[in-house]
Amino acid sequence: MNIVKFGGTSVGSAEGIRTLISILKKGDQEDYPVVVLSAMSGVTNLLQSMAEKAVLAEEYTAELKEIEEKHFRALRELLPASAQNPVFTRLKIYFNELEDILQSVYTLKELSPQTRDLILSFGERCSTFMISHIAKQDFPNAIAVEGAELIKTDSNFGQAKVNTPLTEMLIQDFYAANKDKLLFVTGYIASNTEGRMTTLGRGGSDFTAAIWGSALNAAEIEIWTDVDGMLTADPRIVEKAFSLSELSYTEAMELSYFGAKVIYPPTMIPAFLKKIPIVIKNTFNTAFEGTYIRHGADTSNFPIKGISSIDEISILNLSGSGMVGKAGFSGRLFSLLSREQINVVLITQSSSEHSITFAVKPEDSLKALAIISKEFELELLAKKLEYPQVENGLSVLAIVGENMKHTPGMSGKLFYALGRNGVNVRAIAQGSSEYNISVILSKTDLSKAVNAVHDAFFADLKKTLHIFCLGTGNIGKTLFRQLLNQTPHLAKNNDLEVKVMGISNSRQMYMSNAGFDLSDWETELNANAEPADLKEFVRQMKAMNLPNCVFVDNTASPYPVDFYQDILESSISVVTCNKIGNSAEYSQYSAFKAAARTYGVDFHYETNVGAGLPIIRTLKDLMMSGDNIASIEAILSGTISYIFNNFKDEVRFHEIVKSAQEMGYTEPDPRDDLNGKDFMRKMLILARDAGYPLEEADIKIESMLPPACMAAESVVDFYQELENNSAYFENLKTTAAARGKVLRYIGKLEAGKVAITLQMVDDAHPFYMLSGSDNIISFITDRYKDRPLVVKGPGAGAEVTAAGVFADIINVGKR
Ligand SMILES: NC(=O)c1ccc[n+]([C@@H]2O[C@H](COP(=O)([O-])OP(=O)(O)OC[C@H]3O[C@@H](n4cnc5c(N)ncnc54)[C@H](O)[C@@H]3O)[C@@H](O)[C@H]2O)c1
Ligand SMILES: N[C@@H](CCO)C(=O)O
Ligand code: NA
Repeated sequence: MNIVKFGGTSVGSAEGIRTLISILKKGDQEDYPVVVLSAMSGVTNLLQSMAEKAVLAEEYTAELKEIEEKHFRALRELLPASAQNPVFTRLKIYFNELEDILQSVYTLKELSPQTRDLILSFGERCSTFMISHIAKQDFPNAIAVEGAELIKTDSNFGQAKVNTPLTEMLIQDFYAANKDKLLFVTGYIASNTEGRMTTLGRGGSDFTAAIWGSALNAAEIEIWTDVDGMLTADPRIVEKAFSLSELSYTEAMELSYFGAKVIYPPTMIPAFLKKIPIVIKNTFNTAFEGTYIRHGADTSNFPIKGISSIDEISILNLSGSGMVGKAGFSGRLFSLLSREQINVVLITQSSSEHSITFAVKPEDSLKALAIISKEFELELLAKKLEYPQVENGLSVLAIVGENMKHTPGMSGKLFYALGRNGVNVRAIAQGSSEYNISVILSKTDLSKAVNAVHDAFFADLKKTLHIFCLGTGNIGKTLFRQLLNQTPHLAKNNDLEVKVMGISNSRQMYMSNAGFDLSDWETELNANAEPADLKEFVRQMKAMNLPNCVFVDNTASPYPVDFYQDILESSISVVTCNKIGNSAEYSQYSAFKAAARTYGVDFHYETNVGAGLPIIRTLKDLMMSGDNIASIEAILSGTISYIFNNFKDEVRFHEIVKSAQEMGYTEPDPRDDLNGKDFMRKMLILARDAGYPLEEADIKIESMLPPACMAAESVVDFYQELENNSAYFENLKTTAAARGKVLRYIGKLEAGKVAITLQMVDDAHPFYMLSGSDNIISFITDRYKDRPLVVKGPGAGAEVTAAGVFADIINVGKR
């Protein structure tokens, strides 16, 4: 035999009631369940508000009308006209009775807890009576049970305490006498020994279900609500939160203590004591199989069951020498709070016993302060205690799960996820059961924190990277296309999702709260854009306060670089193909690295050297594994490589430069390639990564251009000068060819010195055989001494560069 309980939303509309009936019809008819019902959604609040208005002699008829209409509407929809009359009449009698009571409250201006409970009882009585009659169409033996008569309590109105032995006996007798009936029982209400109406407090209808379940030794208690059971986190905060299929009573307790409002677990204690499983189902999604709460629940493959949170709490801190070694101090403190009905959410005490911090609801904080000041007046005067401080604007996040007890590293994982996302933890508490680790943090960080922790613990799920991109040129555009094409693969094979949350170019910018649709990011940007403003872009990015953020610089501009430090210090990783940041002053380069290390985020710039070729990574691996770089020889300008590899036959030099630009190999300003600046930057970055604190001035560059080209003041002039100097380039070419050699622009780092020179090399030289936009880099190290470690391949172009940026972004996600 099962107990089936339907909550307010399930009985709150004709649609809900229709579903309820169809759920009952699917059940096993041999053994009718006991159906416990709540008031129609909103009705209890309306009753409450009418009572409060009546006692202030205010008008309440609008609410009364609303309640009547709500019931009548459902009735008209669900019962044929011929059957409606008796039910209307009975409901009308209820409403008249209610009105009489309210009228007395109005006249007497007096609302005792007893009267309040009586007023509140009408919600369940009306819904149960009405629904039992609707059900009669399918279940002729359905009857409405005034459950209040069967649950006996003390006279603590509003929160009555149940006399369990008496109640169980009454229920058992009643059930035995009505075995052939389908019972519809009012939830929430009970009565005292004089037969006066009482109520069972918060979650009262669930409690009714648990009491009946316990009395009748039910096989199962089904709680039908309007959500898919209990979830891993609050779905309003965590989009990826998912329904749990099973959890233990303790886990359900811990999880709902803070967050999940699906059930109120203390009400489940009668079921818990008898080991009766509880299953939470969704009236509005009957396909959902339910969340089971039971003994010996499967401890799933995830180390935690879920994350619960309290949006807003305050903490009080009490410290002073007066507490040290004083047995009973905390007892005195907490019994004081309990006496004053202040619920303490969480406690932490320093091991020196010098201070106690505890959390309370914000509305209780001032009261707590006042009663503590009064209780400990003497200690405060004697300065044995400091005046307690209240801190507001805080939230609690707790991870919950029985598996935690046996799994080391859980708190490490929690704090790593928080730390890496720049979330400052104000206080920590671990339940001694080890089923729960709670942290207090700033309310502004809560959403970010819950998401980051969810990602960390439910690693089998997709992890989301939030990226903010500067530059929609050659590289930026290509990156968006690659991201779009790769989305399904990333989701399937890497459980990773990359969401572009913000885009800016030099003209306009937009932050998309839902993330850009990459198949049409340009339209979204154009339609919503505000004028580009880097400072504002960074401010908005930080204000979104999302977990796992990456700032991506795909510009060739010096301005974004000014923000890297601040961004890294805000616990946001930086990925850049822009070489300006790493090739300006050494102090800045090392400051970026230090910031990334200190704040536990990534700073990736693989594409600074050789585009997508694994050069920075290779060098880093060599260095980290203790190798020592003796020398690096390299061709690192894709543009110049392309030019020399195609400077043949009739083509003229400036024409090839043009085509290199068209191929997307050059810098936005091609002079940066031809004058050696781009190459210099790469060599400087390599030298620094190899451990040499060099500056730009330390690098010797042999120009491959005649002075007039170097002096060109615009790109147009530059092309003109290249053309004017065609003879110079022709001469270079023919001289090399005459000697059986090719032109190569080669950089070399040796003994901490860097030079870039224009050379003619023959086929004995390892750099002779290159084609297209190839780069080549050869490392000679302690380990690669006789034969160098060589990396070679296309070192420029939008596809390979964007792919390198992409890989850097993914590498942030892997951490
Ligand atoms: N082309 C390659 O093969 C290659 C290889 C490695 C690295 N890179 C680097 O890629 C970067 C981009 O090159 P590209 O060819 O895509 O350039 P591009 O000129 O095509 O695009 C640059 C983009 O940056 C934007 N921008 C400029 N200043 C800005 C600012 N202050 N704020 C916001 N946006 C700004 C522009 O509006 C434009 O959208 C350069 O730093 C380049 O060195 C290129
Ligand atoms: N302009 C650069 C792009 C790669 O950094 C080159 O030609 O090598
Ligand atoms: Na690279």
